Formats: sequence, structure tokens, C-alpha cells
Amino acid sequence: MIRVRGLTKRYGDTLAVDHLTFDVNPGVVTGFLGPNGAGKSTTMRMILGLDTPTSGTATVNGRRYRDLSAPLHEVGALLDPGAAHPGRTAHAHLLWLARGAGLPRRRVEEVLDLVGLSSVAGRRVGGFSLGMRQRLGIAAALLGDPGVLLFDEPVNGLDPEGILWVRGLLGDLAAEGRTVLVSSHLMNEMQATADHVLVIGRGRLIADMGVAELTARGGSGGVRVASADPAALTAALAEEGASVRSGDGDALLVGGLDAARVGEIALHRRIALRELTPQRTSLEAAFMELTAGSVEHRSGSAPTPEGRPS
Ligand SMILES: Nc1ncnc2c1ncn2[C@@H]1O[C@H](COP(=O)(O)OP(=O)(O)OP(=O)(O)O)[C@@H](O)[C@H]1O
Repeated sequence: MIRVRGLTKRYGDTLAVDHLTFDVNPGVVTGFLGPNGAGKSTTMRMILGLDTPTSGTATVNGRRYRDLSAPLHEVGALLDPGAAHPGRTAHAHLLWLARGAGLPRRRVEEVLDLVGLSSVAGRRVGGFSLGMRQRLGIAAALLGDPGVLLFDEPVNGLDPEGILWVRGLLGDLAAEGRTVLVSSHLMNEMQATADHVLVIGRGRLIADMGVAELTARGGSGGVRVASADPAALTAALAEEGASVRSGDGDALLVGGLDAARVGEIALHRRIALRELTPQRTSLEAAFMELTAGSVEHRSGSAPTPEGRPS
């Protein structure tokens, strides 16, 4: 597991990471969520011993990274997909890493197969697309078969099939009992990928909770309903105390009643429905709600829906 206590990093006037305290537990995918510049990469770099904390500690399996005796076997990471030498082939790059860690050549072929790069293993990395580089970075992270894995924005540059593949892989790694921490600034991506989320803003921890709980915080997303007689349906729903807005086409967006109640009211008034859909609240909406309620966060600029500071 990963344990972070009072972790702080200051770069000159910038407080990149501000007294973070959290645990990342095995067996679940933990999303590390926050807008650009929130401090995710800096935190991951400190967990990996690539940056020294100004104060506080980060440990992997109870020890600081630099005190691990066989780091590649304990923790793997995808940080910068551009890290491989462009003149090397994918196979040579991984073999170089494997030799450094005393791993057998066979393991290189295994991870190339795992990430779907076997057929291009002999090609130079310089000619790889961003998606292929991401896969190569993931292969490198998996080389030592570590129990703890950190992925910084692993779906960057991947096509939809690649994104699904990464989600499946992360889920499989967690199901094997590994500790998986994956960062993203895309709220809805985390909703599809993570079981648990750590939300940070301006270096501070804003939330540490299950995805389901965070989504529920966004409140009900209402109900979308369409019928041949929207005017009559609007009147009937309004009588029951619902708030009703027009959606696209004949659709109505109903707040204050659940889908079952909307269906009952329509049946009672003999209004045939063409559509009745509970609207899921997105993690993004919950994130906005959460950060809007954070006094510390509001003192600066609030994140926009794209997750960038406005
Ligand atoms: N080496 C550095 N020197 C100075 N400032 C830095 C350095 N690394 C990060 N920062 C600053 O620390 C803050 C946090 O950056 P960090 O890269 O950790 O955020 P992030 O959440 O990973 O964002 P992104 O998704 O954009 O990578 C930013 O304000 C950034 O400019």
C-alpha cells in the first residue's frame, strides 16, 4: 500500500503540494483526480523518490522509495511516456530496464505481449505514436511484476479502444490484489475507471471517498421524460410539485421526483411515454459541487468543467 502523511512540496513561492495525508489501499483502483496544476504529478514523483518533500512522508509498503531493496519488484510507474530513447527499439528499451533490475529476457516478451506491442517490438520508439508510447510505458511499469502501480494520466493519447483496454487492465491489476493509483484531470474518465477517488485542488486534499459516494454528492440528476403531449405532462408533473424544464425535442427534464413516480403520474393521466430515463449525475458535477463548497479552494480561481483553472 501507499501511505502519505503531511506531504508538502514548495517550489519557491508555489505550494505545489500542501499537507496531503491519505492511504492508497490494495485491491481497488484509486483515482487521483484534480485539475491541471493541482499537484498530482508532484505527489507521484515524491512517492517514487524522484522529488524530495519539503516536509512530510510518502511510503510504499511501509518504506520510503529510496529504502526499498528491489524497487522495480515493489513499485512500477508510468510517469512520462516520452522517457524512452527514440533511437532504441521497444524491445531494446525494455531489455535495458530488465537487465538493470536483474530480470530475465523472457519477462520483456511477456510484458510486450500484455500491452499489445509484440508485433512492433523491433521498431524504434522514435516512430511510435503517443498511444504506443503509453503502452510501452505501461509495459515498463509492469516489468518487475510489482504489487504497487502508479499511472500518471495513462489514457492520454489513446484511442477509444486503447482507453477501454487501459480501464480493463487497471481493473485486472487491482483484482489481483495490487495497489493501483491512477491520475487524471478528466472527472468522467475516473467515474468509469476508479472505485475510490482522492480529489485534490491547489495541492490540498478535497475528498477521499468511494466513487459511488462522490457521485451521490452531486444530488439527483433528475429524470428525462418524453411523451406525445408534453404540455399535459408538464401540468400533471407540476401539480405534483416537480420542477419541469424543456429538453431537446419533446423531452422534459424533471426535478424533484424519481423516475418511478413520473411513470405513475403519466399512467394515472393516461399519457403515453416514449422515454423515461433517470439522469445519472456525473462525477464532474459532484466535483464542481465539492470544490465550490471548499472555502480554501474558492479563495482562488474555481475549476471549469474541463478541469482547468479559469
Ligand atoms: N519542478 C518544478 N518547479 C517549479 N514549479 C513546479 C515544478 N513542478 C511542478 N511545479 C508547480 O507545482 C504545481 C503542481 O504541479 P503538478 O505538475 O504536480 O500538477 P498536476 O496536478 O500533475 O497537473 P498536470 O495534470 O498539469 O500535470 C504547479 O503549479 C506547477 O507549476
